[in-house]
Amino acid sequence: MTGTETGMPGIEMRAVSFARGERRILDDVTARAPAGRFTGVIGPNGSGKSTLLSMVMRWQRPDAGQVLLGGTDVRELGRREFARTVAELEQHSATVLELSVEQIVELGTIPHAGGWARPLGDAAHEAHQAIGTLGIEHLRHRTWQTLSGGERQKVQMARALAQRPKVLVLDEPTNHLDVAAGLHLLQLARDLGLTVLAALHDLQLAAMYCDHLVVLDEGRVRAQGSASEVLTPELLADVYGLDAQVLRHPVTGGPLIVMCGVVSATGGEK
Ligand SMILES: Nc1ncnc2c1ncn2[C@@H]1O[C@H](COP(=O)(O)OP(=O)(O)OP(=O)(O)O)[C@@H](O)[C@H]1O
Repeated sequence: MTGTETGMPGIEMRAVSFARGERRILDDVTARAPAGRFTGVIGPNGSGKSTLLSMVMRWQRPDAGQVLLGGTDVRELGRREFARTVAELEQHSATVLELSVEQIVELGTIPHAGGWARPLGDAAHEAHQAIGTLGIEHLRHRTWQTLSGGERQKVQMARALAQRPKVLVLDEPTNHLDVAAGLHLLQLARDLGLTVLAALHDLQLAAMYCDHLVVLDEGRVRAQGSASEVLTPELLADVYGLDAQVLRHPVTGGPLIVMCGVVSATGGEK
């Protein structure tokens, strides 16, 4: 696996297809997440976003095509190398174990644990730092089962950061989070300078934080490029069935999406 000038590996999906029974879930998807940048995958419910992320995470294997990380097929990377490189925030994470927040975050350091180069004692330090970054010190001794949805999301993000990854794969990372917490998490993910690949539902957040967007619709790539290139009223109508205007954001200069309603309840004309 090779990095780039940023030291972070980029992600490339080459003609990835995946089907279950008669259903084509991903159809010849060619897309990229540039090294050291924040890439958003957007698209309606069921368009294939989580499935695409699961190919990057090696939870599922494409029927055809390849997913490359820094130019190497993800399936060729050793387990430890992969775990040291890529951290994930899942859409529905759960644990049945009675672990404290501190212990869960420490689990993130496992891929780096042991050996002379990095004694185990560092785990507590890494976890402490990640907990501080997410502002969840007050939850340190709580168990997973007692946490709210948003608190769990922050704990999982802290665990991912404790892993010290080069690549972050985030499946609906703002799920359960209040507006400010959602903004904080995306800002944090962007400011880390890692390669970030995130499935997002909130189009305005995608417009604000993503350097690059990939639009999926029924398992196919409908558009990719910068938020300004991709988020046009025509695309929003066609892919989401949205009646929306796209203005210039007075502060960021990027797209400001003004929702006016839906043009159809089932999406645009296909
Ligand atoms: N193992 C499976 N067997 C059959 N169908 C599946 C399987 N996994 C996913 N699907 C279907 O594939 C489609 C894409 O699912 P996926 O979860 O990737 O979509 P998504 O874009 O992440 O959706 P959402 O926004 O609702 O989370 C859905 O219609 C889903 O029902």
